[in-house]
Amino acid sequence: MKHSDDYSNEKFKRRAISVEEAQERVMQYGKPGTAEFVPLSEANGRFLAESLHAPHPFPHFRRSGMDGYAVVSADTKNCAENETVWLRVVDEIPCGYVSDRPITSGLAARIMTGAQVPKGADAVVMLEATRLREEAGDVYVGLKKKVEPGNNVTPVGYELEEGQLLLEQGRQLGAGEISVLASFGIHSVPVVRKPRVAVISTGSELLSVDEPLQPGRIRNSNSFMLAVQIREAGGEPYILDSVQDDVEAARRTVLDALSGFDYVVTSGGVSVGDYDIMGDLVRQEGVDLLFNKITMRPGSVTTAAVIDGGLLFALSGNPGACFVGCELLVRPVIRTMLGARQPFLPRWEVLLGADYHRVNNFTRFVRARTEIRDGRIYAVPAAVDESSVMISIKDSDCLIVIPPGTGQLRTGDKIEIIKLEGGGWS
Ligand SMILES: Nc1nc2c(c(=O)[nH]1)N[C@H]1C(S)=C(S)[C@@H](COP(=O)(O)OP(=O)(O)OC[C@H]3O[C@@H](n4cnc5c(N)ncnc54)[C@H](O)[C@@H]3O)O[C@H]1N2
Ligand code: MOO
Repeated sequence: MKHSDDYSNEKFKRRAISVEEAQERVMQYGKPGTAEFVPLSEANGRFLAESLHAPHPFPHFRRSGMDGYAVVSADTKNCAENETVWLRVVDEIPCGYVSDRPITSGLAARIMTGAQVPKGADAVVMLEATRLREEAGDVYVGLKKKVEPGNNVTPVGYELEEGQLLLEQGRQLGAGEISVLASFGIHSVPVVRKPRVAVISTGSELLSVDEPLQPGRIRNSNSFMLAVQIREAGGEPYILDSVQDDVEAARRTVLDALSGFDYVVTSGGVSVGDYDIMGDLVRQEGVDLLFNKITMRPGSVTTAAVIDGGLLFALSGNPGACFVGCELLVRPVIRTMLGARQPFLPRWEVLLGADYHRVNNFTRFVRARTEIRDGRIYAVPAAVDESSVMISIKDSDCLIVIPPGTGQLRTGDKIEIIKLEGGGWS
């Protein structure tokens, strides 16, 4: 059995820094990632590695917006309810077909929505506003309404001119962006390589998820939770085998992981207990400790260190603290590496959905759920939100930020939340 009876021990002397300072320190290691090309079908959710410009105007031909007749608008100037103008129909233009019959005064061409408007025509009259007549083998279209030049014709470059910025570097690719890339034939997309992040849980009490329960032991949930958070942030998580409470074994595993991955995230063993091996590890020689205490709850013992040039996040083992530590510190580093324009989760000002009494001298990040009442956004704190509680993470879509020293808060008070992404809240 290990004893730690020296209470002047280094592990108790921790200098707490603010969350912002901690973020700043770790984000220095969020170096820009390298580029790789992926097929368009796999580009969803990825971050663009370079700005892209339009290789051609869009649309690149004058496009009909209606099924109807392409005409010379000046021909319709005398149209009226009792004055039908008749034009001879000289062609029929489906989508994808280019007519070689220019439209001059007195002529018209039947045209479909999305087809190229023929030369000479400067407007399209919708089908419903026309009627037909046949005479001596020719078809004539009758118009009663005047149309203006450009009616129902989308000009070349209406959406984008050639050379205009399509999408800027750092943009995350969703449905709209993918549609842009497809329209411009960008089938191989330059994206930032996903940061590879090793996830290691520490603790001799941990069982793997497929093991039956044993007295005093719990299943490792943090590794799976962290892997999802890392993936949602844009990284590629790798769950490594958990390590026992043995500082040398942990050191070997962490060093090994730091050499093969962009970042290493551990959970557990950062407090002051006799078996808090990560706390011991970061005090060893050759380790550049960035911090081992943050003025926040949960996760005050959250630690980060640089070893052999690699960044280690040693998060608390308590699931609530582990979750918050990952969102506040790991996520912005991943997003910085991806070149995301906004590495931090958005902060909203909303109203408090229930009274909140816990006062603290550290900034508190309270798990909560947003809801709309009378058209206004409220955040309702989770009934149980202790750091050790796992079950309420799933019901939270935001973290209420409670600054240090805040007194009792009442329902309806203005508060700030950090809006989380992902999860099954929708
Ligand atoms: N004397 C003190 N005790 C504690 C302090 C302190 O300042 N002085 N700080 C408390 C705070 S605050 C926190 S937070 C925890 C941090 O503990 P550790 O990060 O060292 O985590 P562990 O002790 O390893 O585990 C805590 C808790 O979480 C469970 N756990 C650990 N790993 C996992 C996992 N992968 N999946 C699910 N659950 C996990 C573990 O079994 C423990 O129950 O320390 C307080 N104590
Ligand atoms: O660091 Mo602990 O999570 O504050 O309870």
